[in-house]
Amino acid sequence: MEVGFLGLGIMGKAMSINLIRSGFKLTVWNRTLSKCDELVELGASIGETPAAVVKKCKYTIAMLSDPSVALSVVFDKDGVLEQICHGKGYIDMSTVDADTSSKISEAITSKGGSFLEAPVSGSKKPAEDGQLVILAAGEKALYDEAIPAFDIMGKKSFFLGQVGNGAKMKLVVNMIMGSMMNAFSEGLVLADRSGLNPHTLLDVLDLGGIANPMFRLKGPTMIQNSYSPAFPLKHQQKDMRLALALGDENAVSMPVAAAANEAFKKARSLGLGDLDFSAVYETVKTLEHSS
Ligand SMILES: NC(=O)C1=CN([C@@H]2O[C@H](COP(=O)(O)OP(=O)(O)OC[C@H]3O[C@@H](n4cnc5c(N)ncnc54)[C@H](OP(=O)(O)O)[C@@H]3O)[C@@H](O)[C@H]2O)C=CC1
Ligand SMILES: O=CC(=O)O
Repeated sequence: MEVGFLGLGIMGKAMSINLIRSGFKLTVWNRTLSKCDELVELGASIGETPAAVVKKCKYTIAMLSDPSVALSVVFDKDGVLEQICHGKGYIDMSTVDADTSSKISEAITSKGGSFLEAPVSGSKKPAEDGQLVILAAGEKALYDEAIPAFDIMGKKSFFLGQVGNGAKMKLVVNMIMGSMMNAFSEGLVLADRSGLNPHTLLDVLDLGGIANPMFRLKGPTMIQNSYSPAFPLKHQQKDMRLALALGDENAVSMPVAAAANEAFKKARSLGLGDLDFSAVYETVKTLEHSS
């Protein structure tokens, strides 16, 4: 059975490589064609457009940057919608908001296709290691059909019911993560400015009740001012923005997340959007200096 994959960025590349190495027959598409080369060397075919991929495949997975891209790949000329039909599935694993996911779902199902949203928690390394956490919602039959692929890409899959629930769960998780990253950055600055060794702070944190993989992974590189992108900061800011909109809709006051969003926006305005989201540390350091 041929499976399609649209979007070979940091995440899509790692996820599709795992699928092909595990024996899936893949047809791939990426806006920047050269990013398909490594997949082709591993045995994948190239589809010239999203529509061409869908035409060939029983179901097609997408891993794209944001809501506007997720929509354009479905609705624009040569998009998914041109070839989706009864018997074909579309699985969007990008992080988007529930409205975007619902629009895509309605369009796909109105043409007889089936739809699943399946955003993931976990970054570049978990994607490479097949250790993502998959937050699926939508058509249960498509979820069941995709389980063999999910089991390769992830360590655990959740089926969360109706379309939108996967998107919302992902946004809540990333809202917490973005707020934590800001608190962590402030702590590193505070330790440094008050004469403490930040490496010792990392050791202390790692032994206590707030030890976590993110502090453990990002702390040492942040201290070295090294921000090679695993999770691009522009995507984290997009997730904060979408989570805050979800808070607006539900009248949930989120002052901590709002402040974190401002720091990510500031970092983007300083040209740090393509670096890892931990580069928000640079903004926190700068704000500290200017006060
Ligand atoms: N990186 C991470 O740690 C994680 C990311 N995510 C989410 O997964 C999604 C992908 O993230 P990631 O792989 O890091 O992002 P990247 O920025 O590395 O990749 C983005 C992908 O979207 C494509 N794209 C961007 N703009 C367009 C466009 N106008 N038309 C068509 N395709 C386009 C890119 O194509 P091109 O190569 O041509 O630019 C690329 O394939 C995002 O929603 C992100 O929030 C979720 C969990 C973890
Ligand atoms: O969306 C990012 C992640 O690390 O999960």
